[in-house]
Amino acid sequence: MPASDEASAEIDRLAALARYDILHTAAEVEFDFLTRLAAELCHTQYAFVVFVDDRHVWAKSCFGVAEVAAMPREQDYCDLVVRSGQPLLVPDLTDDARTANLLPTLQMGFRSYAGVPLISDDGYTLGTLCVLDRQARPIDDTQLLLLQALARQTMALVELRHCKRELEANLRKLTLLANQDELTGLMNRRRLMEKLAEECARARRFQQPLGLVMLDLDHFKAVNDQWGHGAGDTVLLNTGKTILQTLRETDSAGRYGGEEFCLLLPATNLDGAATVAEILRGRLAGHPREPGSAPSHVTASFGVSATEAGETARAAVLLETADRALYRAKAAGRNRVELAPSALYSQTHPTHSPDKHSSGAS
Ligand SMILES: Nc1nc2c(ncn2[C@@H]2O[C@H](COP(=O)(O)OP(=O)(O)OP(=O)(O)O)[C@@H](O)[C@H]2O)c(=O)[nH]1
Repeated sequence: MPASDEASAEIDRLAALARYDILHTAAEVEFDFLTRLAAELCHTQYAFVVFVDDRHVWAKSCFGVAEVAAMPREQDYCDLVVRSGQPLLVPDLTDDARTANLLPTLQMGFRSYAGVPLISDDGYTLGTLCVLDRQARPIDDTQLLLLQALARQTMALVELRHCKRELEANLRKLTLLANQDELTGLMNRRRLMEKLAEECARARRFQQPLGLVMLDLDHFKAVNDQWGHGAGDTVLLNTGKTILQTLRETDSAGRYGGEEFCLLLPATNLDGAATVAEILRGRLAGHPREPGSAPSHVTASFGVSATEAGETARAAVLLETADRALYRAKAAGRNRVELAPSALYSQTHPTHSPDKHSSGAS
């Protein structure tokens, strides 16, 4: 093969090896079974599964020794197997012409070597399954055949491991997609509803209050109409960021609808939730619009509901009462916070007037 072809074949081989992401990974018992089996079959003291990168030979599994340091490629017999893609049998290293170049193997006390290539599905030799001994030891045809079968099993394991890791990564991505609003990174409505049910159950179990804040951006349609959908998206994105900067670690937030958001505030009663809403309202309103340029933020109207400690938290009640309060905030001029005690809250606090807690501009 011309040198340039050889170089490009090696680049492809290294890329194939990198795809498996197996170098420098910890020992895995499944590989150790295979090296043990190889040593037993060939009656050798040592067996290794190794992978060969551009400079080193890395052992993934060792039998007969706890671990071996990475060997420089050019000093290792495995490199010859990787280069040729063929088995290499050296029954007596002291009687081998190449040993002069591969002295370290001999210096480590090894006397015999038999290595077979580990070939990927797409035909790249990534490493070897090899057996070594401190005595001169020939490998017969049957042993060679079985060693090659074990090498195929080793590669099947490598492929399986690779598929499993890819599946796990995809599952993580899918779970994120299923739970996250793509634009803001907050929970999407589906996950928000799930989380609300979880928080209600927790509040009931631990007899804690639970606050819920619903907010809807004001005159958001005008941003889209005047500045385009991209500008509208930026406002939504910035709203999400401001929400996250405002909330405690134990709070959570989701996008409930187009320009509507919902905050879940565990262990927070109505007054506490109203305080959070008021802080957020002020932050969203605190971005004066530069004349002639698209807004980075717009104001929002807020509806707040909560169940107090010891009350039975119900998702539907919290949502409905917050929504009604939000409607009142819109009707009263926007950029304001309205409280709507839940049905249960008003039963236990019959004299409470939501309007006392109204706040905001306009
Ligand atoms: N840019 C952008 N706009 C969205 C998105 N989802 C919903 N919208 C827009 O949000 C706007 C909501 O308009 P309206 O329901 O009239 O509400 P508003 O203009 O905020 O008016 P008030 O709520 O009464 O203050 C509509 O123009 C929707 O197209 C989105 O993901 N990106």
